[in-house]
Amino acid sequence: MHDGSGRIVVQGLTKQFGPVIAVQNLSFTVEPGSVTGFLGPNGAGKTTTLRMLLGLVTPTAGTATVNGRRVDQLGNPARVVGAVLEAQSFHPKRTARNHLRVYAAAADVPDARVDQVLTLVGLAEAAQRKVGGFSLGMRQRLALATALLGDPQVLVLDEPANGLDPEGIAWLRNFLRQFARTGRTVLVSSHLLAEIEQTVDQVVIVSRGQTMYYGPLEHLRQSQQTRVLVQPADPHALVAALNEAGLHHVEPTQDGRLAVTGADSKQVADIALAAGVAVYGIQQEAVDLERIFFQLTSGQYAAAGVNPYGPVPPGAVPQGYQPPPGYQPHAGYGPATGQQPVVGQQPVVGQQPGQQPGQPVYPPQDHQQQGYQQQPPGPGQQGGPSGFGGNA
Ligand SMILES: Nc1ncnc2c1ncn2[C@@H]1O[C@H](COP(=O)(O)OP(=O)(O)OP(=O)(O)O)[C@@H](O)[C@H]1O
Repeated sequence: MHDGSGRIVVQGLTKQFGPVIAVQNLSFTVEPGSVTGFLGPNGAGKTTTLRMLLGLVTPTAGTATVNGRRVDQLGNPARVVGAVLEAQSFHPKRTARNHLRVYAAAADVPDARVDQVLTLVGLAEAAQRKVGGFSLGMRQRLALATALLGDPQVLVLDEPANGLDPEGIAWLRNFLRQFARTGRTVLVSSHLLAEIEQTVDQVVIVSRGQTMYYGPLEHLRQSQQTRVLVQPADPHALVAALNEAGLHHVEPTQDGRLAVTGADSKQVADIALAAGVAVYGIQQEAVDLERIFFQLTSGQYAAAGVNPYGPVPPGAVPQGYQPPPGYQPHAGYGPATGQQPVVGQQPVVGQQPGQQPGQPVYPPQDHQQQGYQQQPPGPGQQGGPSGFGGNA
């Protein structure tokens, strides 16, 4: 039954629908015994990729295999790959048990397996109920039960947490981790990092059909430079002292503090002390994965001016983000007119040839985060933090 390793290999996968390139040169591997999160905003190409992997859409280029074969070349695919796709339909008048019996017969699976999978997904007591009366969460569980009928080596799930309540999501997390612990493979898509953050061993983050990051979340976290948030009595004097000490990545935050990149809090405190600047508070910022995810994927919506995640998180500078109408830069230490802002670093934008999981790839100019350089105030100018409005 499990005649191979259960390894999923996606190589150079591309799909074009007329003028739309839904998936572009995507490559990643999912190892047996692990859970891989396939993350990206709506329209990033997740469903198209999963459908190509399952043999439901023909790739324009590239390959997607399980156990070294295309899914449609596997002898009895239901026994190797179980899949839950979005918007799965059920016959509303059929009971959960009868629905599963139909699929069990098609996959040549004994009827006894039906009650096993109903128990596995927590639907044993609803076995005799008609699916038409099921909640969205119950339908998701039933879809998962259908995918599990063939006792597959690999599970491919497209947004399985949609419609689940917090208890259902916790249950699903636990289920997927246990499934992987038995040496099986899980590929699960989501548009929400928080939904799968605690479940996955690695992530493939996509935006506009391209890989933005591929590797363990921990490597992504570590690749970020942490910032020191400092509240000085005289921001102007502190920025001058920091610049003098070679620290040029200094940004004002919305709450009036300075965010300093490239130093730890002790260094910043020492510089402030040496410059005679009183400091009312200093704090090393924790790395915010959600903010990184937003930065990696926000370009997809920048052109349309749409932010699918609501307000811009602190520090995020999406591509194409503009100051609000009527905004006038302060004459403080914001970028001077016509001056290029200092370019900060940000990990992995765009997959590079030969990229390994977790390997940071620094981005082209137009994806980079903007910072600030100190400008000495001109005659009569007031010092004070400035920014592009909305950016913290
Ligand atoms: N059959 C199709 N014909 C034309 N365009 C398509 C087709 N299927 C998908 N697309 C387009 O391909 C792009 C990727 O869509 P896809 O559904 O794969 O993204 P997704 O990341 O799964 O998004 P969602 O979470 O909203 O389902 C979108 O621009 C979509 O409109």
